[in-house]
Amino acid sequence: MTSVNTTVFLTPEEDAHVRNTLKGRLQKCQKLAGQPREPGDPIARLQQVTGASLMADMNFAAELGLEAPKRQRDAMVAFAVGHPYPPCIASIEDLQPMELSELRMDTHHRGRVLTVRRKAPVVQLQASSWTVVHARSSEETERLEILLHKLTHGQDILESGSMFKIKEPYFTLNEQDEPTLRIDHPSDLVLCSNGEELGDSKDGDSATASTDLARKTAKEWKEEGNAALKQQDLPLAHANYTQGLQLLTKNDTGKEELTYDLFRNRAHVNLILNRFDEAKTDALASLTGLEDQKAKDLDSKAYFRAGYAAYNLGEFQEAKGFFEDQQRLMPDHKDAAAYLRRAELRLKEQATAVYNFKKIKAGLSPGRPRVDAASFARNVKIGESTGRGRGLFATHDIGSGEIVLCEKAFCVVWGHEKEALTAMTYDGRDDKIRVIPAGLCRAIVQKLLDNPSQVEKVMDLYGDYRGLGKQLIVRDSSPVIDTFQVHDIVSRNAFGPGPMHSSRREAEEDESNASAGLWVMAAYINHSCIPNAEKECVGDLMILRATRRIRAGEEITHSYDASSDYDARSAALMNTWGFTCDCALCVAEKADGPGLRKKRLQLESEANALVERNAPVGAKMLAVAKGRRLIRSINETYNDERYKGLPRTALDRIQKWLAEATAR
Ligand SMILES: C[S@@+](CC[C@H](N)C(=O)[O-])C[C@H]1O[C@@H](n2cnc3c(N)ncnc32)[C@H](O)[C@@H]1O
Repeated sequence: MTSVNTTVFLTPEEDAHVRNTLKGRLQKCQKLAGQPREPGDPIARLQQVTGASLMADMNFAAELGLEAPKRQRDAMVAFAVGHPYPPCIASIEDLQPMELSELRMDTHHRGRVLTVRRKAPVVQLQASSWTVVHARSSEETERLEILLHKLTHGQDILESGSMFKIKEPYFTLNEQDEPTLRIDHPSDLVLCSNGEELGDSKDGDSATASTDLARKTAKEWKEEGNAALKQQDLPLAHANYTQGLQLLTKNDTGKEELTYDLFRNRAHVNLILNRFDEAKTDALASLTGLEDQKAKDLDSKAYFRAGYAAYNLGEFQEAKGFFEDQQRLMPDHKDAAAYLRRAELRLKEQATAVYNFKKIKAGLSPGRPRVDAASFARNVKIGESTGRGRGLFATHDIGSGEIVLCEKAFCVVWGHEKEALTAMTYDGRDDKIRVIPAGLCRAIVQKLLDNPSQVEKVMDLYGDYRGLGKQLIVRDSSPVIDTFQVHDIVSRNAFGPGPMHSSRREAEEDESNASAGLWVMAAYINHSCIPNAEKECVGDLMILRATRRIRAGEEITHSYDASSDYDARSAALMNTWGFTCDCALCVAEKADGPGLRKKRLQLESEANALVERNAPVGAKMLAVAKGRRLIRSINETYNDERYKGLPRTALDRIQKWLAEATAR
């Protein structure tokens, strides 16, 4: 496993280009801030979006297929970060309506809401989608762009409707210097569910257009939901069932058969959409508790759906309970019986750290990189680590080689997956250009939007920008997720899962399509250059083992960067993780001074070259003699007093080689 590499090597020309473009935009925005909007040419704007949409469609057709398209660095998406702003936390009804004509440049229109109608196709790009909208009371148009996070219920939100409310609109310049209504936080854009706002709902292109509640009965909504489900139109099925339920709630018809059906069917759609929180509550709300056979069959289905949702949320005890309830009602349901056994196995893993790693590894493939396993975290707890924020501590003695923590990832995006996206960022806070796993940020935001019960644990992780803090806020039926906060959390907590297996696709992984993941518990582990634990990954399961005996109460550490080059390591720790390591090894290496460090590094690279050129078994006498000489010379660069009790890392490889070369 590796630290996510955020360092990008650019030529001075490339560096200047990225810097000028991204930093230049920020400077232009600052100059324009507060100035009135210039309306622009609506016809030219429409022509631009239509042309761009055709181009994007053509590119999309070329990219169809399993693998994420390989991106050249010069085609890598680049954007500026470091000017975070929070999402709107007011409800629509508490915001004052505004018009396009009132927009001011580079301004967050706090306390306001803008209602717009989509007037053009949606252009879908790698890291954004955009369209042209017009206002309620005039034919004036403006560009609307969603950055990075654009999905709702598995569909691009701009595609899924025609009328939107933009909460506290942010009007600014995009990376091409075009004035744009920019959406960074998904909850700032609300899809209107009926035609009221703009006076009509004729175009019928949306999942929710013409959803005039009163015109249909709840039964009709259910039937339309079933039809949409049959057509695999999940967002529409979800919307239809929701409309039916809203109608029943509005009319206060009480719990009747139809209500149960709508909840049970919506639970099914939610499971397919990976929306496990709502799937679970829907399934439980659909339980009739009646004793006739038909009701029992339906309740058995509901328990299975609740169990499946709980299982996927990692709530294995709860899942077990639901599968047991299901089995009581319908004992010959084979899938539920199998899931009951799986839940029991997961509980055993959670309690004992006994995993069948052989079976887990055998089940991995590029199409199935995620493992079915539970996390084992009984050996550790979160605590305060002086000077390092929070850390992870041993709850009792752990023997060398024992599992300290075994954690299933909250989210991993592998380089070969379609969701993978590596982007280049210019951070205004420290004037640095980095690469970040933008696909991972996007996947995490989506998972949180779909499963708000997970928000708190992710948003509590360390990040420079604290945004809204960790608490879950729900407004206008959507969890409010601060995407800048997620970006900063990913920057300081993500790791690369390392190769899942040796396949061609992984060999092709490079800085532009690196795999990355987030492990919530492991994210509390601080770095040490002389760590007491070592991590490896099997699929998305991170296994952390003790490299020596760890006493109860001792802090667990692993190495974020294991380079033996002090200067490179220190630079990487500062660049990616934002700290200066003060472990005993760093203190000693710093005291050596640059001259001695350089000499040792040269000797180490000579030793490494020897190891690479000569296999240890059957190594020639001459090579062995040279190896011994190098070990002596490297040892001379270590001051015995200064390095008392510390590892001499420059000797690691050559000493191992010599031991093998001279073994009888
Ligand atoms: C993955 S998080 C570790 C948990 C974090 N300490 C917390 O409070 O949540 C990484 C961050 O912890 C801090 N950190 C980790 N190791 C450190 C060390 N050896 N010295 C100082 N800060 C460290 C840095 O701020 C780093 O960006």
